[in-house]
Parts: sequence; C-alpha cells; structure tokens
Amino acid sequence: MNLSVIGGGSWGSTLAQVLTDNGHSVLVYDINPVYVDKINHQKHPFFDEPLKDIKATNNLKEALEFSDLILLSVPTKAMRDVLKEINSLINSKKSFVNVSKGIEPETLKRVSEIVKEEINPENLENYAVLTGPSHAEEVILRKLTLLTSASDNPEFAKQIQCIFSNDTYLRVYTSSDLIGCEVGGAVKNAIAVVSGILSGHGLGENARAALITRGILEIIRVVKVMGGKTETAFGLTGIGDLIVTASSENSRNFTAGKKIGSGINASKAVEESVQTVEGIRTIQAMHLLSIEKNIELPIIDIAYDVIFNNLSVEQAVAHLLTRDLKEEKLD
Ligand SMILES: NC(=O)C1=CN([C@@H]2O[C@H](COP(=O)(O)OP(=O)(O)OC[C@H]3O[C@@H](n4cnc5c(N)ncnc54)[C@H](O)[C@@H]3O)[C@@H](O)[C@H]2O)C=CC1
Ligand SMILES: O=C(CO)COP(=O)(O)O
Repeated sequence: MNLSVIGGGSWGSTLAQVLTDNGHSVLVYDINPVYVDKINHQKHPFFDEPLKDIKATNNLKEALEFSDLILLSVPTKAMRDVLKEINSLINSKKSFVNVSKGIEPETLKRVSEIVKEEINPENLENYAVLTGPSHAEEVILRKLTLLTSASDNPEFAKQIQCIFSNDTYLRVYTSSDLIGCEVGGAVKNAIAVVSGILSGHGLGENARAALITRGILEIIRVVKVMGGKTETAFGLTGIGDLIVTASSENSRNFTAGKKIGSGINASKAVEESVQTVEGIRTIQAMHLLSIEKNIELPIIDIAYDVIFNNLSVEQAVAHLLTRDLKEEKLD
C-alpha cells in the first residue's frame, strides 16, 4: 500500500520505517526542511539508526496525492492547523490514522473530534487511532512492541492492524473503544510529567508506583466522563502506556517533568526539549476538565498548580498527603 506520513519527527519517521519494513511505500511530509533532507538521505532526524527506502517532501499537496491513507504524526498543538491545510488540498475521500497523543486545552477535544471538525465529511472515509506503549527509540531498533488500533469502524481498525503488524517486532491489537484509547494515550503523558517531577525532586520508586496506581484512576475518571470504557484503561493504551512513559528516561514527558522537579521552570523545560512534550498541555486540559465536569483529579490538579502557579513540589506533596484519609477505592 501507499501511505502518506504527515509529520516526520521522532515517531512519524520511525513509523514510516515500520511501514517500509512491512513492504509498504511511504512519502513523509514535514515542515522542517532539515528533517526532510535527512530523511531523503536515509537518516532518521533524531536517531542514529539509518532509514531504508523512505522518501520525504516539504510539499503537503504532493504528500496527499501520494495516497488515500494519511498517518497523522504532528504534535497535537499543530494538529488543527495541519488538518485545515489538508482539508483545503484534498477533493477525494481519505482515511486517517492518528498517532499523536494529546487533548486540545482550548476545546477539550480529542484528535478524532478535531479531524471531524476540520475535514469535510464527504472527504473523510475512515478514522483510527494507533496507540500504546511505544518509545520510538526502541521501535526504530526493531525491539518488540505492542500497539492498539481503535476505530468506530471495526473493519478499518483491522486494516490498520494488518498494515502495521509484522512477525518480528510489532504486533497490533484492535479495539472498538476509540474514546478510551485516545484518552489513555493523552492523559498518561500528564501523569508521566508528574512522575518525572517526583523523580527530579528526589523521590523514589515507592512514590512512582503509588503515582502510577493512583494515576490510572484519574485516567479512568476522564475516560468515563468522555464516554469511553473503564476496561480500556487496563490495557495497552492505558496502564501499558502509563508504565512505559512514567518510568523511562526515553520519555520526553518524564524528562521534562524531571527538570521541573529539579527546579527548572516548566516553560524552559519544554523549550529545552527539541521534541514534542504533550503532557504539560494535557495537564492544563485535564485541570479545566476537572473543573468543568466536577471530577476528582487530585494529582493533575496539583501538578497544574506546580506548573502554572509556581507551587513548590514540597507544598504539592504535602497537599496530597494531607487530604482526608480514606478507604482505597478503585474507581
Ligand atoms: N516519540 C515517540 O516515541 C512517540 C510519540 N508519540 C506522539 O507522536 C506525536 C509526535 O511526537 P514526536 O514524533 O515524538 O514529536 P517530534 O517533535 O519528534 O516530531 C514532530 C514533527 O512534527 C513536525 N511538525 C510540527 N508542526 C508541523 C506542521 N504544522 N506541519 C508539518 N509538520 C509539522 C515537526 O517538524 C516534527 O518533525 C506526539 O503527539 C507524541 O505524543 C506517540 C508515540 C510514541
Ligand atoms: O507515547 C510515548 C510512548 O508510548 C512517548 O512518550 P514521550 O512523548 O513521553 O516520549
């Protein structure tokens, strides 16, 4: 098959390689001419591992004409504008697979909702999210990885499963819970930032285990309020992705959090990352959601105060520890 990859950064270029490994043809589009040039010289923009048989362009129209299956791998912050541009350039039906993990703070919308708003319905054939525990650093080395493809159209979820799966390092499951999968992938980044903050502040593995456990409950509350299924949070796209992101030095979100925990200002921590850090915006979005929907998200709410209101990490930890003592409820 032919596929167009929109966003040739860390993840987009890595997935382009997966697709090529699986026998498909890809054309990568990116706005950054340096990345386009690197890819065309079979160099990954971020990693040492060489690419093989991948072409790139900085002409979006050319990328869209290359195929009817579009992989979206730009940061969520850029997603709406990129989709507007795509919509102005297409005049036939396209299917979209999103691999970005975020929620728009201004609207509290998931990427599937943004796609529906920005792409004319007559040009929108199918939509799926492909998500799960998958640091690009490992996938590019062909290290074993499991993902989930979720769509409202089970046939399309299966098609994406077949396109991305291979016998050597990548296995894709399907899910019909698009909302649960999208929310899990986005909100785990928020918790991963907090995990980094704890680590940067000198706290240990007990604190991290506690955070992951209590953090998944916050993910479940968001999944429920947004209309997804609780059980999805216990799968690859929820707890699976939370574990890998909240405990890995490969994670941009964890790394940004670690800097904040060691005293660096949040916007500086994000600026210092050449690659996308989604979790800070997701903390902002989830804090607004907790107010709007009156749901209890104590970890995310206090992280919001640390990041946006200069609350110290000591004060944040003290706040969490002095909440009313209660029974451990798992919902
Ligand atoms: N890196 C990883 O291991 C994984 C990343 N993701 C998600 O994938 C998304 C992208 O992340 P990364 O690839 O890591 O980020 P990145 O920062 O490495 O790459 C983003 C790419 O998008 C391009 N871009 C930005 N604005 C654009 C625009 N308007 N038009 C065209 N291209 C544009 C940038 O030039 C860059 O090449 C994020 O939502 C992230 O959460 C998901 C799974 C794994
Ligand atoms: O989503 C990811 C792993 O599944 C990547 O997380 P980071 O963006 O924090 O590196």
